[in-house]
Formats: sequence, structure tokens, C-alpha cells
Amino acid sequence: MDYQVIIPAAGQGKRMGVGKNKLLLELQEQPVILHTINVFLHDQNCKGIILVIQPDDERIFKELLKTRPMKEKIKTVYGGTERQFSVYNGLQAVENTEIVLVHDGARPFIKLSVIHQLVEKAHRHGAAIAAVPVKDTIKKVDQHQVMETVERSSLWQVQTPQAFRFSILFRAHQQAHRENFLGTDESSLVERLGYSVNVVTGDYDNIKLTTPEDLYFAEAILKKRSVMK
Ligand SMILES: Nc1ccn([C@@H]2O[C@H](COP(=O)(O)OP(=O)(O)OP(=O)(O)O)[C@@H](O)[C@H]2O)c(=O)n1
Ligand SMILES: C[C@](O)(CO)[C@H](O)COP(=O)(O)O
Repeated sequence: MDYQVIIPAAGQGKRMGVGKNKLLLELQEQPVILHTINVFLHDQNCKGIILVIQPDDERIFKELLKTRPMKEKIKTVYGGTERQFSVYNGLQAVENTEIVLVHDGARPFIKLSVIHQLVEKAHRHGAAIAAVPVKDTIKKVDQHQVMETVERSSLWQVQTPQAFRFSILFRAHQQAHRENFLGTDESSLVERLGYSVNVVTGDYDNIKLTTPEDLYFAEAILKKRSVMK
């Protein structure tokens, strides 16, 4: 089943602390953002990629994409000050698709099998997200004091991709915009409209590169993959 994907890549990478967009850092001699985009470029079911960038990064992203095969699938738009605003800008550039995915540029290890399950679930149910069960014990803490140990059997760590019928996600973003609601993922906007969201079991390798130690994990994942090839 065909789909289009919005890839938000307009963040500042403040928690990575490298003084530039972390998606331009290299993993095995290739910028993080290319690892992410390549997955979708090579997927025949992906009919369009909306890459959301900061104006300051435009020149460098254009240069990176110049030699990519099938680069005509990529449309570039500018992002906003928050991830949600970047995705909203991306949504406005999507044309003619039943299913739209949102996938963080900062998650370069997404697998095609998960993408395809999400697309099918979104087609059938309207909304689907990738997530993995929480592995640690979770506690609520206030000022370094434990308030509560949370029952974890129903807790899942949510990732991207998140897949939706375009009409649902667009409406959810419009409503969030009108009501000044800011969520940390797309699903939270859709949940507010009363839709149920399907959960596809993702992959613990699908990490988001957020803080410096994530780069070590990323190198380890790439190494494991090259050994398994
Ligand atoms: N205004 C923003 C903020 C984030 N993102 C993108 O959303 C994804 C997930 O965000 P996060 O990991 O929080 O990235 P940053 O915002 O760059 O990180 P930080 O919060 O540490 O500055 C990243 O691919 C990032 O580029 C975006 O497109 N526009
Ligand atoms: C959407 C997301 O990847 C789900 O885990 C995440 O919430 C985005 O990251 P942020 O750091 O909250 O912007």
C-alpha cells in the first residue's frame, strides 16, 4: 500500500550539544539524516518524502541530497519553532495520499517491516504508532523523592513512525493549532479527537538520537547490522 512520509529535521539538537543540527553528524561516514531518508527513498511504496528543515540548513541539505537516486521523491519545506509546528508545515505540503507517516529524522534505524505494518494498520483503523514495552521499573518522582511506583505492564515507550489517514491527522493538527495544544507526538493530537490508535510492536533498535551517549548506541547498532549482512 502506498504512503507519503513527513520527516521533521528542523530541530536544533540542543540536548546533543554539538552546536549544530545533530542530523548532520556522521555515522559510518554518512550524515544521520541520510541514513533515515535512504530507508524511504528505497521503499517503492513510499511515493513522497516531505523533508522539514530549518532555513539555515537549506544549502547543506540540498548539497547532501543532490546525488541521491530518486531524489525527485523529496520535497523540502521549512520547519517551525516546535516539532509539532514543523510537522504541521509538512502536512500542508502533502498532496494526494490516503496514508501519511511522520518519522523523526533523528531515528535512522527504522525497519521497513515496521513501516509496512503501520501503513496497513492506518489503512484499516485510521491511526497506528510504533512502540515498545517499557523495560525499566518506572517511578513518579518529585524533588528527588519517590511519589509512586507505576504499574508498568501497560506502559509502552512510543516511537515514530506514526501513521494516519491523512484527513484524520490534518484535522487533529488544525484542532491542536486552534486550541493551542502542544503534544510531543502526533498520536496525542489524534487521541484528543477521540480516535483509537493502534499500536504496532516496534524495535528497540529504533532509538532517537537525543543525547551524546546515543551516538555510541548508534555505532553499535550499525556494527551489528554490518556483521549480520
Ligand atoms: N522545531 C523542531 C524540533 C524538532 N524537529 C525534529 O523532530 C525530531 C525529534 O526531535 P528531537 O529529537 O527533540 O530533536 P531536536 O529538537 O533537534 O532536539 P533538542 O530538543 O535536544 O533541541 C528531530 O528529527 C528534529 O529535527 C523539527 O523538525 N522541528
Ligand atoms: C515523537 C517522539 O519521537 C516519540 O517518542 C518524541 O516524542 C519526539 O521527541 P521530543 O524530544 O519529545 O521532541
